[in-house]
Amino acid sequence: MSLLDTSTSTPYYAVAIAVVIYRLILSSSQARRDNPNRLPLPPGPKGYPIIDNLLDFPTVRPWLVYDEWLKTYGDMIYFKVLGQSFLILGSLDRTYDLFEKRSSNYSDRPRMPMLNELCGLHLFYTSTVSHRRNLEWPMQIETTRAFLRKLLASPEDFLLHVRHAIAATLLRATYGMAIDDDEKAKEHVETAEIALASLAEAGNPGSFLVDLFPAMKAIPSWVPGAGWKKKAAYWRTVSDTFVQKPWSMVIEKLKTGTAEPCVATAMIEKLPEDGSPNAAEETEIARNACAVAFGAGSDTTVSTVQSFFMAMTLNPEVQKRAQEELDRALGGRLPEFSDRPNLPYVTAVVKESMRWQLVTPLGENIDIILDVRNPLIFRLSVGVPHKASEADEYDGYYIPKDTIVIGNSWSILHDPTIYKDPFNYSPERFLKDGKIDPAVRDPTVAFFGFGRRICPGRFLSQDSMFILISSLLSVFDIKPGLDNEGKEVKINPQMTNGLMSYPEPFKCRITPRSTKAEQLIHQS
Ligand code: HEM
Repeated sequence: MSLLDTSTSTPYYAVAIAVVIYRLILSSSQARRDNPNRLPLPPGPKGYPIIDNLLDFPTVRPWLVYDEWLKTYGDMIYFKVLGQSFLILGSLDRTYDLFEKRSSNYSDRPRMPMLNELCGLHLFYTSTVSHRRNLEWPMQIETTRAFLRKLLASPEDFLLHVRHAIAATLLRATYGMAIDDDEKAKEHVETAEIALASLAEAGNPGSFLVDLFPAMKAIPSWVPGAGWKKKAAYWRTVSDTFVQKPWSMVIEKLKTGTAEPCVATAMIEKLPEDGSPNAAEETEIARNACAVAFGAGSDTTVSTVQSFFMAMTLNPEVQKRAQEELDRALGGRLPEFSDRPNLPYVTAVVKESMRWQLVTPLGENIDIILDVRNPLIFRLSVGVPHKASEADEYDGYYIPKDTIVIGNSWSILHDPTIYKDPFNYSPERFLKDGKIDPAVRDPTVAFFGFGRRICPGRFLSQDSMFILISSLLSVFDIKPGLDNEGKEVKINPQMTNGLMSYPEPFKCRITPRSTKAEQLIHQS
């Protein structure tokens, strides 16, 4: 056990309390300096001295608790936990005001030295990858057809097949790798899994004292108790491999003229000449941007497709309407991207699958883990939130520097004044006279985050969802699974707690719609 690795140490309490008191003094002197007009803080629950709102901080599905608080305090709430300020924005107007109009101040991320500087996982925070609207990569059709064939062979493994299809799409889009016949692609997926697991641990502020005292970075790893430095060194090796290997492979393939056109080749072609002033930095950014696509894009898209499966088991009439539309528009073939304008109902199913149960309900997530046996053991875990770079005055309120600012996407997409009966799964809400109604709020206004930090993979993942969902419904029926007596199980649409939210495990039955559908899959 080490004093320095707070994830395991007991003397940590003393250090943690000292840090909290230090931050308290610092923040009150900063507030005096930064708030000359003595503006009040935005409304929110009152806290206690030193611990602030630690006891109120929601640990289970926090987006629902914030939604309740927002009903009490208005569309913006402010609170503090152990000196750290949080501002939750509960309406589109608020997110627009801060993340768009004042984006230069509200687009920062927390420093997190353990994650970013020691483990080199800063790639998750430096993304410039931007997938153009409706790029409609031909490989998405290929990976989807392969997915249908796998589903036909072993429908009970549907979740595994969804994961595989999304990973295949991301690897092809980014590095031109084919997951099924490329050993390197399989290796990359394994490395990515370790890198993502280390991200979860290293990115947990409060787990490592170096996040509170960045100067500790200089402690050599041979110092007793500095086991966390060895951990960081191992994670750095993994993240280097994760970032470097596939990138080098693309460069080699470009030299031999065998590279598939992909995001990496497009970026490499635009890099400045070797030796020019920005060459090293631009190369690092491009390399990181490619690596981040896999990390940020896989689980998020998988969870949304899972929500779609859950919605289909619960809403057979929606499934039937979508299938009727597909049968009419396609006349017995599988869908292509060019069919999208003729498939408004399916397009509405994709939108409603995003809105109904959100994979990232807080756009970016915060989470406190409290050990009930000893309430002093806590971890404050922050996903990828926005941070106020400087103190600000907004709508008559003072917002302290370094406040973590979070758009509650869940509230924005479950606002009953915008979406009638927001808990119902109803694609019809997006339609008028058989067409997508542009007057209805599109879930993408909040589903993919906000402002300068908005998800750069949003177009690619919407394309993936459209082609997967339309292909699935054209050839398969999705029904609830059966219990031991052969009766359909009752599915409770519940999402998991945590940084990313998934549908709770549920049983579902996937069967080909007809022998003709089966033939279509075989021929595809
Ligand atoms: C259903 C699928 C997806 C959802 C729900 C989703 C959601 C999000 C959200 C909420 C953020 C934070 C935005 C903010 O801070 O305001 C984000 C960031 C990000 N996403 Fe996605 N995402 C998805 C798919 C993807 C895909 C497919 C890729 C890559 C190909 C991707 C790459 C990224 C990157 C690189 C960031 C960090 C952006 C930054 O820090 O500037 N995401 N995503």
